[in-house]
Amino acid sequence: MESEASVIIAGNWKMYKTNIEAVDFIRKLGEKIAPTKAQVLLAVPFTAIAPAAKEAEGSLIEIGAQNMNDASEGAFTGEVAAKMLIDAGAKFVILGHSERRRYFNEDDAFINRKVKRALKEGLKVILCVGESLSEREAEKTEEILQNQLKACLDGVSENDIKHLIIAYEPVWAIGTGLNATAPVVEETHLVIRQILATLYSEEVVKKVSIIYGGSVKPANAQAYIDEPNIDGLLVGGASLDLDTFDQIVNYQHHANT
Ligand SMILES: O=C[C@H](O)COP(=O)(O)O
Repeated sequence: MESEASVIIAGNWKMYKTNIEAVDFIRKLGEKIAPTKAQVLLAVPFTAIAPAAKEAEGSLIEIGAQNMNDASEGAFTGEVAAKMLIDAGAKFVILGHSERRRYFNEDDAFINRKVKRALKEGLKVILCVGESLSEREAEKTEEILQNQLKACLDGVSENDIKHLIIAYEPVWAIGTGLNATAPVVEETHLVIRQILATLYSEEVVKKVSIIYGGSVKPANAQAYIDEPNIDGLLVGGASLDLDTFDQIVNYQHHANT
């Protein structure tokens, strides 16, 4: 792993789990992963952030959000601001997820404004990028990643990029069971690092964590982590079940103890 940070295992619960379910999961997961050196992040629904963050206090789990608005505050019915997430106990936010791009028409310019707002207010950011199946088949992956990264990181300084994790999530691998193989992901992460190197100094780029998301399961998790440029995982469906997620986190337990 090029990055100096420990391996990141992030769960994205999407629109699942009530507060009682969230708190129960975090209490049990905290007990299971006590000796791990992995960074364990959980992006929970807005409604569960406060109770989840309270339950996670003193554990190795960091709680975050799955989205936010780019404005500091204002008349935006139904939206949530970065400072509200921080107030509730969130330490990070996922931005640019393909489900936000696809179902809520979020474009790179909007995502860029959110990235800058989140970093300004003090939230770490997991910025998602990735190509569709037709784009990969047309050999446009590099072009798509370049466009997304350049646009989403426009105006993000060398200092701020340190508080950002890139999540490579090929759209065709999300929730489909069709995970991208570890060698394909490794190769793509190298491409992402090369693109970042056109925007930031080599020293900083080496330290940016690039994680993979898309149909990660206990059976395939280790292969990704073993690659030098895959610094962690963003896990959707498999983060919802305690035993399944623990198996993914627990690989790091064995690797680091
Ligand atoms: O944020 C997580 C990704 O969308 C991956 O979801 P998945 O593991 O269910 O494919």
